[in-house]
Amino acid sequence: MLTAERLGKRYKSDWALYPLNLRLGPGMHGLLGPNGAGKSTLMRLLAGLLQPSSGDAMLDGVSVRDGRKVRSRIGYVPQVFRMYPQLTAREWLRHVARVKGLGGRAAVEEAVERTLQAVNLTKQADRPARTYSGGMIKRLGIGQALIGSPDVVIVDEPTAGLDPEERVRLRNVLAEAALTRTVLLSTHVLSDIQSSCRNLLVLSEGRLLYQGGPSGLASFADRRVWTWEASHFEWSRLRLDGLLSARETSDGIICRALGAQPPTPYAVQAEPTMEEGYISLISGRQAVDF
Ligand SMILES: Nc1ncnc2c1ncn2[C@@H]1O[C@H](COP(=O)(O)OP(=O)(O)OP(=O)(O)O)[C@@H](O)[C@H]1O
Repeated sequence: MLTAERLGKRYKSDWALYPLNLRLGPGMHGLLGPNGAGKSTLMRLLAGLLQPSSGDAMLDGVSVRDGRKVRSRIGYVPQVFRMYPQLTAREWLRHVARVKGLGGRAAVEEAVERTLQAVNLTKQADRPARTYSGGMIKRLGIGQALIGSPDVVIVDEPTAGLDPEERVRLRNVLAEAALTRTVLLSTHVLSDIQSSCRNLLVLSEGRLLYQGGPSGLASFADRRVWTWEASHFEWSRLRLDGLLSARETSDGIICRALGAQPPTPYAVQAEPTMEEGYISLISGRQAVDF
């Protein structure tokens, strides 16, 4: 169990992360929040890479900064993963396995092979990394975190900048990893976590605003999502603050908006999505009037 007790980080007098408590068991956990919310700060604190200003993070009761043994049980993938471009994936993973003290040659080779398979890089394993796509580099980053079978894997924005196919591939790699361990991943793309995470954390301006399931997050927009069909004429005159989406049909524009009151007399309430709950929570739009 990965836990945080009053875990916080301050730079001079500003809290990048206000003290918070967490309990993260096995499975996939999603971390959401706008730019500068404190996601990377929390992840680096949980990985033992940053000195907290308050409290501590613990893995099974041992501080994550308590030496190499506990650190080897936590894999961390930064937002931007860098490696030597002239090395192949196999060479790089071998190097990481040795640095992690995985034992003799046979143990290293076995771990490298297993990891290449897990991240779907077996076919490209002997090509220099400079020939890899962005998605392949990301998968290699996850591979280096998985090597040595850590109990916890922390991944900062794994799918940023990837095409849809690669995004799905990466999601599957992480879902597989989460079957047997704790995986925490941060993202700005809600669809990345919608189907795979039972537990979501939402940070904003250094504060933990929400922890719970996707349906609980969606409920922040309960009775605040409205849908209606506007004519092209109405649409051209529409000035809405809380517009969520607009889809053109042959008859007009199907609109969806967030607000306390119906934006037009004939708008009807709609079931909120997780994304709409998130927007409602972050923007404090619960009280918006049209
Ligand atoms: N070394 C530092 N010195 C001073 N302030 C910092 C430092 N590192 C981070 N911060 C501040 O802490 C806050 C949280 O930053 P953090 O990188 O954790 O946010 P984030 O949610 O990961 O953002 P993004 O989504 O843009 O990656 C920001 O206001 C940032 O400016």
